[in-house]
Amino acid sequence: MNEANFKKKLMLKIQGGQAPNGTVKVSGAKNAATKLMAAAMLTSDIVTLYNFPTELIDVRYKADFMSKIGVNLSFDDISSVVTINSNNICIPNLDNYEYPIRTTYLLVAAQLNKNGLARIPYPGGCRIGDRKYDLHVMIWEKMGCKVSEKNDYIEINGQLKPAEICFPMATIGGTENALICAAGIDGTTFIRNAYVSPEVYCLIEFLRSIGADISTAGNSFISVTGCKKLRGSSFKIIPDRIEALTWIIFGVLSQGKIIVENVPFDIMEAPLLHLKEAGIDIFQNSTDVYVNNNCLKNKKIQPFEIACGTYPGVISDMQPFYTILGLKAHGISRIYDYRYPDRTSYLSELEKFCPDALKWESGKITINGPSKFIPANAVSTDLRGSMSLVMAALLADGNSTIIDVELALRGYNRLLEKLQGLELRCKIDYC
Ligand SMILES: CC(=O)N[C@H]1[C@@H](OP(=O)(O)OP(=O)(O)OC[C@H]2O[C@@H](n3ccc(=O)[nH]c3=O)[C@H](O)[C@@H]2O)O[C@H](CO)[C@@H](O)[C@@H]1O
Ligand SMILES: C=C(OP(=O)(O)O)C(=O)O
Repeated sequence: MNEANFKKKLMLKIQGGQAPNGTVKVSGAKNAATKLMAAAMLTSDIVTLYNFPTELIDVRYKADFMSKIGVNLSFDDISSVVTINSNNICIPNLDNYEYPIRTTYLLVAAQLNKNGLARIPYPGGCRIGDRKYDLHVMIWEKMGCKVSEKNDYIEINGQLKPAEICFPMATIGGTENALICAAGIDGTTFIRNAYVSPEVYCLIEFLRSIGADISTAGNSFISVTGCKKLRGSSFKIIPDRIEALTWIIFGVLSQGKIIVENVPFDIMEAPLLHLKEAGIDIFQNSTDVYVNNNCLKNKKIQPFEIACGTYPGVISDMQPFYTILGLKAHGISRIYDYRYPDRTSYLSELEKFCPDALKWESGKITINGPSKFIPANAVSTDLRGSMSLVMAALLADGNSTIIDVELALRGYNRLLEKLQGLELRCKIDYC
């Protein structure tokens, strides 16, 4: 992606109803990659990250902020590699602190270690319901720092010290922030009621590779013995389980022929089991899935009930794709989202493609399938919701437009190129 373009509003024009044909390779996980960028700032040595989704809009925003505070990042889009050199971190003094990404809080630890002062944009991210940051403030304060909430940014002062941190709820961002704060200082920090998702585990493995001593007991206790002087590393990002699920479901619904490469089966057991229960048989080897019209037993998708919660179950980020699946199932499906009950704004846009098929209230979506999609012009509300609109448009016979598709590009690396590689007719324009 052109450097100047990642902040622009985009629309995707789609001529739907075409059967996809080809191979799509799942990229490195957004929710791991963007965290490792921040963790790389803990060392002054060079960090090289492979299988890195270099063109994600969230990556470009985070890189933009990092480079403004003296970090040198060099992206190789062709090889999916980023090289990060953080030996020159300075105190931010920006005119504009508007960064629409969630994990700005992970940029604090390295700034504090270097300068005793950190400034970060307020955490943004998808509008999917209540997303507080009080637990991040708790971490910094427990570790001995002072937090001031200014007009445009959050300022943190002091030197991080080892502490005992206990979370009142399962939080991915909180666990990651505590890990990164603890890894770059001498001494041992204990994290209780942590949430070790696959992407958090990827962060733990990375922090170990740069020299932190981290042990976990079960899914919820972590002990981190950090070190002021961490080393460089070459490290591979795990594939994106949400992207993998997106392509598999799209392949089944579109009745095309798709090979999905780089599927992380080991971290997708429950999501794939639900597809099986809906009557979908996927053909797989150890890394790839082949989806064609023989995947549907009895040629029909069975209606289903799913509850979205924490790993290893189906996570909330996958919820919109089960909604699309339910729209093609023969009967009534129900989806409960316990994690983000108000992740429902995209539904009023999605129903433009399938009038009268959806009902929802906080935490519950009821889907009356099967629905024949009609073309529509829809506006993206959030990352996964935007991708579900793209899928609906591809499945509808005729011309559709998805406005603000840059939201999907926050988490789907090289989306246009991948769609065109599947022989699908679409093009991106500026809004
Ligand atoms: C970049 C990234 O990895 N994003 C993922 C991460 O978001 P994120 O890390 O923001 O989500 P958390 O796991 O922290 O949030 C879980 C719950 O904890 C609450 N909470 C969180 C922090 C806090 O300081 N106070 C507080 O009350 C949130 O409002 C939410 O209700 O996990 C979510 C599921 O867990 C996913 O949907 C997001 O895709
Ligand atoms: C909600 C998501 O991301 P973020 O937390 O970055 O907004 C997501 O990846 O679906």
